[in-house]
Amino acid sequence: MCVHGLYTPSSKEGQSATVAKVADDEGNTEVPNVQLKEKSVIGFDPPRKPSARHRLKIWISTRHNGITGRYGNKSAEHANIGWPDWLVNVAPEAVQGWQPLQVDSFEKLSKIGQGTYSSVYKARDLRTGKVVALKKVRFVSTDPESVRFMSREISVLRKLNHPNVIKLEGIVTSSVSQNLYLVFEYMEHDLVGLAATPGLKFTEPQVKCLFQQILSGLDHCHSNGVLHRDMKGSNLLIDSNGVLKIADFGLATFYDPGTQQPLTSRVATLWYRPPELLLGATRYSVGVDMWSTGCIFAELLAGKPIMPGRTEVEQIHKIFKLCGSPSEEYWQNLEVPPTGVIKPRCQYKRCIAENFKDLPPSALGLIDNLLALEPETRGTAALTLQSDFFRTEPLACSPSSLPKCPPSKEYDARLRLEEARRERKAESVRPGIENTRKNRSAYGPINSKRLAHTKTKFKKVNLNPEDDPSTLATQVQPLGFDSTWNNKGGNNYTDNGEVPARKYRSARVANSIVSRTEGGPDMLQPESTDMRNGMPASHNRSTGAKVPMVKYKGKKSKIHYSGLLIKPDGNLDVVLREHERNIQEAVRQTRLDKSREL
Ligand SMILES: Nc1ncnc2c1ncn2[C@@H]1O[C@H](COP(=O)(O)OP(=O)(O)OP(=O)(O)O)[C@@H](O)[C@H]1O
Repeated sequence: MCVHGLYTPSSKEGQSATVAKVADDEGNTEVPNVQLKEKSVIGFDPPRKPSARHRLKIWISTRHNGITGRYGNKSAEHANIGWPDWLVNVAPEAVQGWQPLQVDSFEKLSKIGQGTYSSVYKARDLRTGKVVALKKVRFVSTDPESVRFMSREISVLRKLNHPNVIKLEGIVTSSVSQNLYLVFEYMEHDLVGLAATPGLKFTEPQVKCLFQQILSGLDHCHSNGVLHRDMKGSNLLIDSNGVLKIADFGLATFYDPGTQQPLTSRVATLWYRPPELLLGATRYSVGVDMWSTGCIFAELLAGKPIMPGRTEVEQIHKIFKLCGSPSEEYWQNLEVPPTGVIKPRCQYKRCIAENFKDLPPSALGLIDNLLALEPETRGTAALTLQSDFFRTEPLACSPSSLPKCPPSKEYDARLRLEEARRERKAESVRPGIENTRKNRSAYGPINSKRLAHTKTKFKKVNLNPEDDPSTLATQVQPLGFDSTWNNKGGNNYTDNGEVPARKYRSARVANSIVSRTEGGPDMLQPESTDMRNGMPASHNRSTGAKVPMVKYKGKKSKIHYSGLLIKPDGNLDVVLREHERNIQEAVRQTRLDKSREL
């Protein structure tokens, strides 16, 4: 009998270890009649301090049933089954019962995704030949909060097991590694990429098929006490058989509907964030995912995002414009007092029916339900699956009859846009060609989408005239976090007390805040900090910014440098450096022109 425990060369005799696995002499891991308790005690034979070079026999006995496991002449170093200390010391439960996979048993094929906290690669498992996705997660291994945050994704994924939820197949790391890769089944598409396929428009049966799968996966999450909190098209992956799986549980959390523990409101990507989170709620439930799902559903039918706000202020304004201004009762029931809330000056009428008048009534009814301002009236995933929409002809098609397209990801679309941008830029540096607004608009929705993940360091934010923040009462203050907010006893909570809100904000959320702050919507935001790596947000994420237009006129050529373009993937420092270079180049060009004239 051997007992694999999560102990390391630095383990001391008499210490407790978490037992990961028991195997009999043939290596069978299912050993009958063995019930291991979580902790067991480490001992060495002969008793002494373990050293990496010393050959020691190690024994482990569980405290409760005294089962012992012996390793023949193995060193303590080998006895460690390979998890790094920074992981097992902080979150042993995340890897309990698993063994790490070796990085050299995978061959990286190509990069297929870039998230806020990760890079995703297509790879081949050399042992099985199977193509998988390797998600390299970004975190700081020396920062326990960062490790704990990252390992929550693993714990959540391991709890879930459903055809419409992405399956975590393993973890690649080693006892000496600072990196960690999550191994997933490989999925060809994500919903954003698929929907952007030229010429593709989903039919009603196809929308039903996709939406049914989303709801089934979500129902599984919710009934297992998991809130996803970042439902959006790029987190819905689709394989070559049309099977959709909910992915990216980086912001997910366990929740208990009975206790309603306080959770952070800094979750969900801006366009899909429900009003209660924008208004700072910390006690929420499945309603947050139902709202996001409603936005995705309407987007599938409308063919474009329905509320693409660029700032939290703009987002809540768009919500009220579509869903109607909240009642007085709504404001009164808010967790956070109304003084901390932006109220629209004018009363908006709910206009979902007019906005989506071309949709079938059963779809309209669903959107109306899911986009209810009151979270309790949005229903559940299970209830929504029972709705008329799925029972009305035409019925959902089967996943296998979804359109067959070449692999498509939001990442691919972004690469294509970037390529186009590079080409345009090459064009525009030629004298006489202006870098115009028209050029800029080519970033289209991707650019705006990245903005949903970004924050700006700059003061002014140009909103659409129709979304002018001056139409919002400014008696109020921020939505979400900032220093005053927290000082007022507002949204200071963290998930399960794990992550201090000020220190480890969700980047996806922190970054989305552009204009909300102490002095009203136009002030600077404090630098946000990345939840997983503890660095300022702008260090490793895309940062969108606009600065005033700078014009440099030479006599012969007229060059306009139109301030910073909002870059889909640029980090602010890079953007600023590039901008600086452009200015210097323009100055140099002007001097050159002048000297030629003399
Ligand atoms: N199993 C998979 N198969 C294929 N592609 C995947 C897989 N998992 C993730 N991807 C791709 O990588 C992208 C980023 O992955 P993921 O969303 O999990 O990372 P993230 O860092 O949490 O991202 P984000 O900041 O966008 O939420 C996805 O949008 C998807 O295109």
